[in-house]
Amino acid sequence: MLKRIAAADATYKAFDKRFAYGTAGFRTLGETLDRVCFRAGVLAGIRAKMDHGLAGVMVTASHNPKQDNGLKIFEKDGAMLEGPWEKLAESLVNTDDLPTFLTNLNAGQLSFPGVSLHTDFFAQPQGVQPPLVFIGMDTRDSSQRLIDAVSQGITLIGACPVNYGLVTTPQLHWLTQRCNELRMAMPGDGEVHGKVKKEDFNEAWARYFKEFSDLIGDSPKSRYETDLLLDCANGVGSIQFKLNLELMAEIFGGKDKVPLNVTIINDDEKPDLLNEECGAEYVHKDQQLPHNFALKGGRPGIKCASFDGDADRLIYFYQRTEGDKVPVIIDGDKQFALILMYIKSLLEKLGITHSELTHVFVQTAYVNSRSTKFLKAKGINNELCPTGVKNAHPIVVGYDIGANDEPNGHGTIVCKWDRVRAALESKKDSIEAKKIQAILQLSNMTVGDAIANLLLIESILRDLDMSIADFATLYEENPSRMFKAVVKDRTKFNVVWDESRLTQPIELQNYIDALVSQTTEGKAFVRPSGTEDILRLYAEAKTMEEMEALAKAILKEIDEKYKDY
Ligand SMILES: CC(=O)N[C@H]1[C@@H](OP(=O)(O)O)O[C@H](CO)[C@@H](O)[C@@H]1O
Repeated sequence: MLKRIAAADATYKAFDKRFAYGTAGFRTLGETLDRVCFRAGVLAGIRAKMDHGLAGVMVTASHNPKQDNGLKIFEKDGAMLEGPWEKLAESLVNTDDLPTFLTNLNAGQLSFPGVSLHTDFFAQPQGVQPPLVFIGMDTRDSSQRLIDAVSQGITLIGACPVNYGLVTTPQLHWLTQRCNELRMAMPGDGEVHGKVKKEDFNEAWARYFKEFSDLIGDSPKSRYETDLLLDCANGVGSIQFKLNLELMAEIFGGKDKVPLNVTIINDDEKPDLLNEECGAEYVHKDQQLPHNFALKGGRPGIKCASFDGDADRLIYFYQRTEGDKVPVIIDGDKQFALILMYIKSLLEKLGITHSELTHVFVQTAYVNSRSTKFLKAKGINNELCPTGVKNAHPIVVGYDIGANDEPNGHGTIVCKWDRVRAALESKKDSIEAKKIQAILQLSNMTVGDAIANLLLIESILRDLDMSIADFATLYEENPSRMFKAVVKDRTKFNVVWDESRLTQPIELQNYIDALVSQTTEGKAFVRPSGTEDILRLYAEAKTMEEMEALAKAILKEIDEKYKDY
């Protein structure tokens, strides 16, 4: 086995830089990732060969430009790869000598705190259920080549790749945990994974949407808009969401019976067009209407949304008046504020207090100050964590109902079903209890999911009879924006745990502090990106002019004094 792994590894081009397991796995130019993917396949196979028996690998660079690619490894329950395993993955991928690394690792001469390798991973697996790695990819040019490399690594270490081809990232997370659930329920069945079809995801969400819809009933709405213009970033989201729409039409008994009428734009799967002037990242960060907006009926007042390239982000927006280039954006924070307010008000109607069913909303330093104020006023328990879903997860699971999000449209809500059911038990026949369960069911609890979140939010908007404009005015944000700064070595910029301040270079932090103190409702911070070779600057102020001046001054300072730091 080792010889075959060594021989295959040698066929991939060696690299002279170190790859980091960043905010969302390995991510960089697609053409440089072949060996990384092969080795990550070996690692995922080892993960699956431990007692868990199952892991997942998604080849995607999400919202990044088309020439990038990347991969994320995840656990059998669909959660992000455990922190200690990330360290092992990083060392394994970057080693100069893979055979020696693997030999020492297997013999226990090389160890990683928190990683327990109690099974000989060169041995043939025992037991009925084979070690599996669920794999999938987005529509990038390099994805097929890279997934082949992943697959080879998994196979050579003696695990089995189960290739789902073109799927959204959240879909693959969900399919992996679905298989895990089935394998636990049927331990004697070695073929159970064959029962997990990628359409199971689309069917489940079509059904969950219908179930919630039945609870709302079909009384006429005066403000809710059934029409939605959806920008799919020319990515894999359009392939999967179209299937959802077909299944919804079937379940509702006709397209005209579905209380949501979606028109899709930017659904060209050509890799060249992926995320090009469209998609959630473009709309949110560039604050622009997506390409083709006007092509299929985009006009002022029309409710719109954007997925990103692998459909794990969702941004809502609309054009306020004719000719506006800058859309009114409803970011992740506002989407989840709505969801939590909705659930909280149902709980209040049932008289269930925070101590009976705890909740939390975990956000990042990128949250707009007005959002924080709003949540406080509404009594929503709020915490901050570093960027990246993997950092929010450990906090969220400490509560009975926990949401986490990022303004860019990543977000999910999870719950402890046993605690929720116990709290609702004596009221389970009430409409409120039913709605709480139906709304939680609509959440993809494995990871933030644009398709699931869209169906969930549409359900709430309809139940509350809210228009897109009502949604946008839940609270009013301060003008804010994210900027990029290129520096020689971003790893020299260190931040505090929640990333809201630099610890090094402290002089730059002092400079930012001084500027912020002179700005009305000012907020600004700099942190190194975990997915791109840049620094990110966030700036916010009461007026657009002040926000722009604040950002400009900080960018100038970085350019003049810290570019070569
Ligand atoms: C400010 C911002 O949008 N950062 C993004 C970006 O991370 P960075 O570490 O900032 O590059 O990519 C992550 C993965 O997709 C996403 O989780 C995160 O929100």
